[in-house]
Amino acid sequence: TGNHWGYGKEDGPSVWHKNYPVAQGNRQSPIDIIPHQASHDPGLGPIVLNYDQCTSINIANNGHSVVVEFEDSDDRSVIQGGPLDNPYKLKQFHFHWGGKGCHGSEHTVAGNSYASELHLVHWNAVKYKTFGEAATAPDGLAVLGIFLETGDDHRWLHMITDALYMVKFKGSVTDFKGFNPKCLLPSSLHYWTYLGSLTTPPLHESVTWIVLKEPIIVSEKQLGKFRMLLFTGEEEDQRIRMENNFRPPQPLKGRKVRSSN
Ligand SMILES: COc1ccc(C[C@@]2(O)NC(=S)NC2=O)c(OC)c1
Ligand SMILES: [Zn+2]
Repeated sequence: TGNHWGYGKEDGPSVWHKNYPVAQGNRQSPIDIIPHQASHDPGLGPIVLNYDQCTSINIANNGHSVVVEFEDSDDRSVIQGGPLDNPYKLKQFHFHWGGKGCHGSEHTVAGNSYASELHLVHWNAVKYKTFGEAATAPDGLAVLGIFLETGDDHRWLHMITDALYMVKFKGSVTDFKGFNPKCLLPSSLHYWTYLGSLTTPPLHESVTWIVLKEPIIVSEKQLGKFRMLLFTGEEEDQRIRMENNFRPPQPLKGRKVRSSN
């Protein structure tokens, strides 16, 4: 019905263009990042994250992913530097992941997928009045992408996976206060950056992507808890496991990927 979309055979990424023609645009995401083709730009400074005062509000299942929302009414948690001309405010973070033991990241590196990818979404509150307005502007959003690789347990991810049972069904939301996402960062902030888009409809071409080179390590057990989430609501007959909620890489269309040192 209408603009319904998903990740299945009938409503997945290969048919999104029917309702969202920008899906075939010139700055779509994700992409396959080819490290040795990325241009090293000495003018590209480090990214600076100030997450110390950040205030998470809730965690929700929106039927496509699990999302942690932040209070963005003040300048408490911002990303700046690197390719960004302004500070961008943290709005939410969410994940994309695969099925059991297989790929699940959106960006790939030289054709290789990771098990999952975390997106920390920030918006340019200097130039735009609301997140919604920023989400449609070419310099409106900055998304920090972090790869998740399977290995040992992540010492802090349990704070999120322990809450997932509360948001099993599409449309469920629960309080989630005091979580600081800096505990999900890898040790190095070296990154690739390029101009792209949202990776789900409406696929707005409004994202300056900053993809960290170093993945974080999480266990298969922790990732498995994401797969107990459902795409479907409590009132629906069908119970469809939330997994493989990732868009495959899109054509580069001549874009340059730059690399921090
Ligand atoms: C209208 O504004 C939107 C809509 C969807 C998303 C989510 C997403 O499509 N974008 C990325 S990035 N990953 C995704 O799944 C969004 O996030 C910035 C902003
Ligand atoms: Zn995303």
